[in-house]
Amino acid sequence: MTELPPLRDVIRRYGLSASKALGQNFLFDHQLLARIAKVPGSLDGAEVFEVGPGPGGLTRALLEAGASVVAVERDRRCIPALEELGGFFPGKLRVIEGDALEVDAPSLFTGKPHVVANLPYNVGTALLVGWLSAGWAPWWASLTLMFQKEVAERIVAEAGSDAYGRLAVLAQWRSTPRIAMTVHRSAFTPPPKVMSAVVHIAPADAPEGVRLPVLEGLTGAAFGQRRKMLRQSLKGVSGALAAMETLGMDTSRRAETVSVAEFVALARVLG
Ligand SMILES: C[S@@+](CC[C@H](N)C(=O)[O-])C[C@H]1O[C@@H](n2cnc3c(N)ncnc32)[C@H](O)[C@@H]1O
Repeated sequence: MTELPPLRDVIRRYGLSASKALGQNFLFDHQLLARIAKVPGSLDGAEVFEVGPGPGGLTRALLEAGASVVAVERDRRCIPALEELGGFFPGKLRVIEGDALEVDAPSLFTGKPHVVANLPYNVGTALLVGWLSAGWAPWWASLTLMFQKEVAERIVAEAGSDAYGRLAVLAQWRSTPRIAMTVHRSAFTPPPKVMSAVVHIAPADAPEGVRLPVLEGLTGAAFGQRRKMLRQSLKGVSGALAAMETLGMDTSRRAETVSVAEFVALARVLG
């Protein structure tokens, strides 16, 4: 196999100047990219769904780790560069030009892929919420996603912290998220304004007898007025205050003191 051209050459040859509108902040550091590709565990022989490959820095690292990659990229300019990369890993890279928010990802795989993405944070959050809200067990084996550090902290937050809210409960009621690494803003070209972090999410068993719309009704109301006592904020959720009494929970508590397990228990009582 001839050697892969340096990424900066690829960018230059294909004219891939970073587009602000598409939230493009590229990673070039080979070691850093290899570390991100290790977050899901060994990828040797594994299927990976990569969202937003851009010029393909992370894609290379995933392929070098032995994965078969299906990559969805919205920016048409990147497609020829990704196809060139595919030539170095015959049969291992499928590139799809499209919007990841519209692609039917499960249909692209025979097994359960690991999902890996360095995306603009708003797209990443929308995809994450969709992937966590869909039927369970999920179609993916794990999620490894780059976020603004502040968003990553909201995903892994524990009760009692300022970052704790709806996103933490949604992420934690049936999966286990952790911050795998933080990434300094200077690692990106161009550097974004804020620091980033890679979150790893492993699916867990869904608690029995709990429906997501019920859980979300509770967290939406509770965190919608997070400084208010639950006896006030949950007034509009039918049966919620009676459920708190059944569980012996003090209704003068505030949303941020209620653990994920307690929200789950409340949702179970509500049925
Ligand atoms: C932050 S850049 C990261 C690029 C590359 N993965 C890297 O790490 O250097 C985000 C990439 O996601 C792409 N993108 C943005 N929105 C997208 C969407 N809705 N669907 C697919 N790709 C998208 C952008 O064009 C860009 O290439």
